[in-house]
Amino acid sequence: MADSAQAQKLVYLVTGGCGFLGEHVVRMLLQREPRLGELRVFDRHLGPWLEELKTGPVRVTAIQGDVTQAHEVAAAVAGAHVVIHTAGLVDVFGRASPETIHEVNVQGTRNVIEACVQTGTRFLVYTSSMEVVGPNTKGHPFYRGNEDTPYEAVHSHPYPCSKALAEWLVLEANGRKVHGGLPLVTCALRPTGIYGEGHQIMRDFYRQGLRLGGWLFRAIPASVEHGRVYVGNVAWMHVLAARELEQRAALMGGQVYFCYDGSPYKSYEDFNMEFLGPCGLRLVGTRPLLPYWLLVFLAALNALLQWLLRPLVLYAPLLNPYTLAVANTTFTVSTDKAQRHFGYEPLFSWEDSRTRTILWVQAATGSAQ
Ligand SMILES: NC(=O)C1=CN([C@@H]2O[C@H](COP(=O)(O)OP(=O)(O)OC[C@H]3O[C@@H](n4cnc5c(N)ncnc54)[C@H](O)[C@@H]3O)[C@@H](O)[C@H]2O)C=CC1
Ligand SMILES: C[C@H](CCCC(C)(C)O)[C@H]1CC[C@H]2[C@@H]3[C@H](O)CC4=CC(=O)CC[C@]4(C)[C@H]3CC[C@]12C
Repeated sequence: MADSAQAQKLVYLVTGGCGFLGEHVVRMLLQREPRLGELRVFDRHLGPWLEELKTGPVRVTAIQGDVTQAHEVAAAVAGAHVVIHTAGLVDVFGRASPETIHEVNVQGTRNVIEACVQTGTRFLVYTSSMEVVGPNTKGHPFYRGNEDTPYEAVHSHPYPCSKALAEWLVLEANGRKVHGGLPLVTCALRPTGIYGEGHQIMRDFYRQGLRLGGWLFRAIPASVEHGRVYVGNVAWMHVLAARELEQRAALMGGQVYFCYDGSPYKSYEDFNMEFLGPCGLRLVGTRPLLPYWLLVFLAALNALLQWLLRPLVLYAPLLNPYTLAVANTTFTVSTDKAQRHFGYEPLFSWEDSRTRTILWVQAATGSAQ
């Protein structure tokens, strides 16, 4: 094989490249992918930060476009060697309609696959989600599970339904002949709850805590563990997977990988306190302050209010029956599949991930106060 100096320069396309995860993938590619010749960043909303990247040695092309528009996707994909498809509508709060979620997450993914097939792009990495597996509607725990752990995946919410269908499309497309006759190679990465710089829900919790005089109130038992992964490590896993797909096509093609790192297993709230604590917030209570039945009632009330108010105003609080079920069900992964298949090791230690996130919360909210 040619050494890296002689190696062919590659064109990468990142859909959703201006989102929380997408921005980290874009920056990671620029820092850590030596074969990168051109980086196309495709998003419905382009971030101003892209401008600063255009002065670097790699050509960065910003493309404003919509994954639901097949012709826009095809134009962006044409000539790309690798597509990292992170664009998606992440909505578990009822802000968007189920139809819109389906359109973006499923039809958008279909458009990406068809564009690869039509234009001859062979390598596709899809950002799936742990939500494809669970937690399920029955609240069954998934404790330190891996990609082969049996689990009854039952979905009713539009977001996990759409991610599951999109993931299936991506995996099923593995091996399809693309323009030119060579096979498409695909894989899907399933992050657990991502945290890190740019995590909007973390910022929302911080602001809520400030409004309440520096206090947050425990709603979920500390014993319920929730899988979390640092955004830098998720980005790194995408970069590695994309890099290795060609050489390890037979092994990786059509495979799913949980996205994991060394972040500790904790409840959603206790985990957030790892960052919000050093920013001055306190979590009140060693046990939930409200009985669970009352939370269920409030979540149902929120859902009802959302439905009643929809013609007048968008009411989309954090607490609804779905988010309560997710937050209240243990779902943690323990796997080494990505390590075995393509040599993934977390790039950032837990200490590093924690420090970076704390600094971001402090900076982001300092300017917002
Ligand atoms: N945030 C999390 O904890 C997790 C996220 N994921 C997945 O990771 C991916 C990225 O999620 P986040 O960065 O958290 O979300 P995000 O909302 O910050 O980023 C998504 C990006 O996709 C873009 N986008 C949305 N609709 C589009 C469309 N029609 N056409 C083109 N671009 C469009 C948005 O403008 C945004 O920049 C998603 O596919 C999501 O399902 C998976 C597991 C966990
Ligand atoms: C917002 C939830 C926490 C609020 C609980 C309350 C109201 C009792 O305090 C979040 C708890 C778990 C989160 C989800 C989880 O991390 C998995 C996800 C994966 C994705 O692919 C998208 C995001 C999310 C669904 C994430 C969303 C917020 C939570 C429901």
